[in-house]
Amino acid sequence: MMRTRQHQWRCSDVTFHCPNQGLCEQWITVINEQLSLLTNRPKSLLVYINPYGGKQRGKRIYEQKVAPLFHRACISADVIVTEHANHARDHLKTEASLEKYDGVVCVGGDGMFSEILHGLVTRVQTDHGVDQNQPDAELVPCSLRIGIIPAGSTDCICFATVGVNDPVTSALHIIIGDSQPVDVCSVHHKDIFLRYSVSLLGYGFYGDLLTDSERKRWLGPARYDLSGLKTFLSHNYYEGTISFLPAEDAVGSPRDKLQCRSGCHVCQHKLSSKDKQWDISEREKPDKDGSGWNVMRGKFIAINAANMSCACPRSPKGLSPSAHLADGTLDLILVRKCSRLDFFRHLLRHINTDDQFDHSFVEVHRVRMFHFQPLYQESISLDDLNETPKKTGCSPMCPAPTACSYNTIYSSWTCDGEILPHAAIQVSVQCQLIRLFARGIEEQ
Ligand SMILES: CCCCCCCCCCCCC/C=C/[C@@H](O)[C@H](COP(=O)(O)O)NC(=O)CCCCCCCCCCCCCCC
Ligand SMILES: Nc1ncnc2c1ncn2[C@@H]1O[C@H](COP(=O)(O)OP(=O)(O)O)[C@@H](O)[C@H]1O
Ligand SMILES: [Ca+2]
Repeated sequence: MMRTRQHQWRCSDVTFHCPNQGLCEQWITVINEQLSLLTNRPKSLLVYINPYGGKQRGKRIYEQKVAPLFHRACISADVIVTEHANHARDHLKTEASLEKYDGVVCVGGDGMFSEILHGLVTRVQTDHGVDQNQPDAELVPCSLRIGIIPAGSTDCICFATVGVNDPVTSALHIIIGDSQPVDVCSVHHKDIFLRYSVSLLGYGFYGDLLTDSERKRWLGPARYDLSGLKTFLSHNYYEGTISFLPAEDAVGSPRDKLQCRSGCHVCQHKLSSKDKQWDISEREKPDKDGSGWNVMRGKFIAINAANMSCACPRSPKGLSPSAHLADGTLDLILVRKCSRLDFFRHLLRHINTDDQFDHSFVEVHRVRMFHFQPLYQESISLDDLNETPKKTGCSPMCPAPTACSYNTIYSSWTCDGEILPHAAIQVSVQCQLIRLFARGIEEQ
């Protein structure tokens, strides 16, 4: 293995010259013995390929770039090409014989990763009798590591944990058995489990952008740019109340320059003090009068909860450049109502070196839990939604019935690129619930 440019790895050959055949065979035996002692390396993998992710190249990428490397590394792989959405999730949840494998690999984008995440985490909780509907349940970590071969549209989870979206690099991280713990957020609505998230939970701008982009799937990855422009031009804001529990005991803060890198001290500190932290979070459970909780009501263009930097090729520093992969916190970014020009300036700072939090209308908090409640009760059932909202669909609090269409008073949450069915949600971070075949981004 050798490093090339920008976090990208390639295979390299090393040739040993040997004076005689006997010695050569001895070398081979010893090398194989030493390799078999490396217990971190997976020997057997379960691979799911989404043939329709990104530019629909998942199958080819796996067959041409990844399978030959697994073969050379003596890794056996059972491959499932998915036939429909949720195929991988449901297979993992109930059918897959997980005891046969050292890891699960997903070939696709963030949506496909999300399927694997839900399948695995749900399977482990079911096996251990943990009720996922309980927002304060202590979830059982997954022992199987997950590998991501990027073949999607954004591939933010791969980019933010490896530093590059490159199938060969990801395959090499899997082969050498790297391990990167990652926090997982659990999302509930009124004590009913909705979803898990590892990258972005976004309401307002990113929720609207994603909702619109789903109608343009045929465009491939370019759908996000078109929907981004459209959402930017519509310039909506949404009213609601956001309550959050600040991570006061956390080592870092969102505006320090301590970026999460391989062997991150902030995340390691979290690891060594994990038991202590559990006590603290026990004490700080929402005790209804809200001690320790901050409550803010306002008009927001965007509410973004970043559990990791959300770096991706579109924004190499990401939504929250100093967010950590495994510190048990997420960065809550509130963008209040502002002019189009100001919001554009803020967006632009995701792709240049200026600080995107240095605006009067933007604030950022490092938190362990948060709740969101839209201003108007969600009296309109999602099933009833149609183009012309019925009069009865308006809550009595709604100021002007004409303005009371679902589309303008509510946004939706995007959760790692999937739309949530409710706007009122409760979120809490589950520290280091999963591990990836990665090592974090290496310092250059
Ligand atoms: C002026 C340029 C502003 C660029 C701002 C870029 C910010 C990008 C932050 C992206 C965070 C991504 C977080 C991860 C999301 C993914 O999980 C999720 C699913 O991925 P999958 O399709 O692989 O399954 N992907 C997404 O939600 C897509 C996010 C795409 C963001 C594109 C933003 C484009 C904004 C364009 C604004 C245009 C303003 C133009 C004014 C003239
Ligand atoms: N065989 C399939 N047919 C249709 N949809 C699928 C299939 N396999 C997975 N999916 C779904 O496709 C969606 C997008 O997948 P993803 O790999 O994230 O690509 P992209 O990055 O382009 O969005 C996910 O929601 C996933 O559940
Ligand atoms: Ca985190």
